[in-house]
Amino acid sequence: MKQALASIAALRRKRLAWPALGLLALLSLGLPAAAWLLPGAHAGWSLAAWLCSLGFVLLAAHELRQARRRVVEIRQMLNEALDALPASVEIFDAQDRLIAYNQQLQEIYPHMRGAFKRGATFESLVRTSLAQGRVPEASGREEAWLRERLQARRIPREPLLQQVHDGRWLRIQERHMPSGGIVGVRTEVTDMILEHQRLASTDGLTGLGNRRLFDERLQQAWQRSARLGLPLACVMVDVDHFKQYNDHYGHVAGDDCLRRVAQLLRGCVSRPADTVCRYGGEEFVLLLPDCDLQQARNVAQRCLDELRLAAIAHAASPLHRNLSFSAGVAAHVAGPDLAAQSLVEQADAALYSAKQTGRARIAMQV
Ligand SMILES: Nc1nc2c(ncn2[C@@H]2O[C@H](COP(=O)(O)OP(=O)(O)OP(=O)(O)O)[C@@H](O)[C@H]2O)c(=O)[nH]1
Repeated sequence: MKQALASIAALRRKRLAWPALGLLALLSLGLPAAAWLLPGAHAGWSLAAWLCSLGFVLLAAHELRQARRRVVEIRQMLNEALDALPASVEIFDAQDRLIAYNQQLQEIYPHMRGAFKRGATFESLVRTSLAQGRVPEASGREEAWLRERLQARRIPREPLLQQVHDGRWLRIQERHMPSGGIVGVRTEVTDMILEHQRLASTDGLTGLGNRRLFDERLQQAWQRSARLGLPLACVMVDVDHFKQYNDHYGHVAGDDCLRRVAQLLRGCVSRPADTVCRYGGEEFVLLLPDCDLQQARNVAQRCLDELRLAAIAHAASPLHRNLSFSAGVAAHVAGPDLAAQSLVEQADAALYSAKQTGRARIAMQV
C-alpha cells in the first residue's frame, strides 16, 4: 500500500494521478465487462474480477483524498511554524516566485499587504516598493538599483541592513536552498544599531558626546537657527594647567578629574536641546540653541562658579590651589554668509584670549 501511495503521490506531483486512475478504472471496469461478454466466460469469475477492480479503484481514490488532506495539513503546520518564528520569513522557489511567507513580513511592510501573494515574483515585490518610493537609496536610479539588487540576490553574501518606515532596523539574510530557491529572513536589530550609534558618538572616558556627535549636532542646530532666525551659542571650555595636574597626580587621577569636570558641565545646562561634548583632551564644548551671547555668558559663568564650588584640588597649579578652567563664548544667528564652523572658530579664538589674559576666566567673541 505504501508503494501504491508513493506512486500516487509521484503521479500527483506530475499531475498524472487523475488520468492514471481514470485509465485504471476504465481497464478495471472494461476488462471484466469484456470477459462477461466473451462467449464461454464464467459469469461468476467475471463478476468477482469486476468487484475486485471496483474495490481497488475506490480504495485508491480514498488514499488520494487522504494524501491531499495531509498535504493541506502540512502546509497549514508550515504556515503556523513560520508565524511562530521571531523573525519575518519569505520563501521563494527557483523561479524567484513567492511560495510562503509569514505574518511578521506583512507587519514590517504594511504598504505591501496586497502585493504579498503566493506566486508573486521577488522582482514584482521590489517594484511595488520602488513605485511607492519606499527605497530611499534607490531614489532617482530605480531601474539600475533594481538590476543590482536582483543580481546581488543570486550570489550568497553578507546580510543587508535596512531601516523601515517606523524607524526599526532589520538585518536581511538571504540563504540559497539546494533546490535553487531562496529563503529571506529579516531579524530586528534596532537595539543593536542604536547601541552601536550611541557608542560611536560617545566619549569613552567621560560618557559625554564626542567630537563626532558635536559636529553632527552643530550642523543640525545651525540649520535650525537659519530656519527660525534664532541665535545659536557655543562655549568652549579648557581646563587650566592640566598638564601639571597629570604630572602631579598621575594620569589615572587626571582621567578621574576629566570625568568630574564632564559631570559638572553637564549639570550646568538644563534644556534638552543643549549639548555638552568632549571636544578633545581637556577641552569641552557646549552647544546652546536659542541662546544669545549674554545668555551663553551666563551659562559659562555658572560653569566657572560650579567648578569653584566643587573645589577640586590642583596643588601644582600656578594659579590657585584648586582646578580652574577658561571659557570662550560666541553666538550667532545662522545666515547665508556664515558657516557653522565659524561659530566654533570664534568661540575658540575667545578661549585663546581667556588663556592669554590670565586663565580662570571667560572671554567673549570679538
Ligand atoms: N589624564 C588625561 N590627560 C589628558 C587626556 N587628554 C589630554 N590630556 C592631557 O591634558 C594636557 C593638556 O596639556 P596642555 O595642552 O599643555 O594644556 P594645559 O596644561 O591644560 O595648559 P593650558 O590649557 O594652557 O592651561 C596634556 O598633558 C595631556 O596629556 C586624558 O584623556 N586623560
